[in-house]
Amino acid sequence: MNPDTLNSRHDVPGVTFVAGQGGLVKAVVESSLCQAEVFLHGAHVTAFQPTGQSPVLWVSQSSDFDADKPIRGGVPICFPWFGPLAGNPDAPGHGWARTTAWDVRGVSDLGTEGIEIVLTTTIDPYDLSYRIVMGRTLSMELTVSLAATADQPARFEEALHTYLAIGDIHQVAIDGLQPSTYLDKVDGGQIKPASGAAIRFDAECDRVYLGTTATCQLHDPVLKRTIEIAKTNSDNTVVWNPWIAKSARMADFGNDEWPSMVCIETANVGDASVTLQPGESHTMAARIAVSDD
Ligand SMILES: O=P(O)(O)OC[C@H]1O[C@@H](O)[C@H](O)[C@@H](O)[C@@H]1O
Repeated sequence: MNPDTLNSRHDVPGVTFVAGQGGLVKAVVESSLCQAEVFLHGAHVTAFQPTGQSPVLWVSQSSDFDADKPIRGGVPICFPWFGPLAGNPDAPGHGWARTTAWDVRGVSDLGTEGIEIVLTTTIDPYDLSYRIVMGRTLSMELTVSLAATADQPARFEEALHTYLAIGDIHQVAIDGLQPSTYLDKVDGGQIKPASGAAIRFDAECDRVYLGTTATCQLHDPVLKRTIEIAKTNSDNTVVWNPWIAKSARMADFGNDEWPSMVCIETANVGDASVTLQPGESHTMAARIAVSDD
C-alpha cells in the first residue's frame, strides 16, 4: 500500500509513512520520547533511539533493502522456523516472516507509553499480529494464532532477532545468562554447561541459551550505557556475533562492522518450539530499555 493512503488512514501525529530505502514503505516515528522506524517489509523495526540516547539498534551499511531479501540489522522476525529448515536446504533461513509484506492494523498514540503500531500477516496456517510500542522503551509482542478450523495442531519456532548497537564487542559484557546451559553452534551444536560468568567476546559467538526466561543486561563501557532486554513467554536467548571470517562471508554485512554489533535474541527454538492446538494463540514479547551508566 502506498504511503499516502497509509497516512490518510492512520493520521496520528508523530507517525509518517514514507517510501524508505529500496522504495520499501516504512513508518517513521518522531515523538518527544524517541525516534524509531518500522518497515512493513518483514514488520522490521530498523531504528529505535530514545531521546538523549544514541541509536539502540544496529543496521549494516551493506544491508539489502529489497522485497525479496531480509534487512540485515534491526529486529528481523524469525518465523516459523529458526536458522535453516531441517530437511529442506532450499527453504529461506529463519523462515518467511522477515521477507513477507505485513499490513497495518492500527496506529495509536498511547501517551507516556509511546506510539503503538500493530502489523498483521498470514503465514499459512498461522495468523500473526505484531504489536510494537515505541516510547522511552521499545516493546515488541508477536502473537501467533491457529484458526479454530485448522484440522491439526501446528508447531513453530520464533525469534525477535535483535541487533544491538555497541561501542566495541571486545569491551561489552552480558549479564543474566550465567546460570544457563547453552547449545554452542560454533562448536558443532554441543550442549555446554553454565559458565557462571558474564558473557564476554574474543571470537565468533553463536549460542542458544536453554531454558532461560531471564532478563539480560548488556553493559557497554564505551557508550557508557546498559541495555536491558526483558522477555515474556520465551525459553531461549540467542547470543550472536559473527566475528571476522563469518562476516566476510556475508554479502550484506560489512567486513569491518562486526565490532559494533551484538545480537541478543528473544526466542523459542528447537526443544522449546511452540505447539498450538486449533483455536489457540501464543504471544512472545521483548522489551528493551536503555539507561546511562
Ligand atoms: O544470516 P542470517 O540468516 O540472517 O542469520 C544470521 C545468524 O542468526 C543467528 O540467530 C543464528 O544463530 C546464526 O547461526 C546466524 O548466522
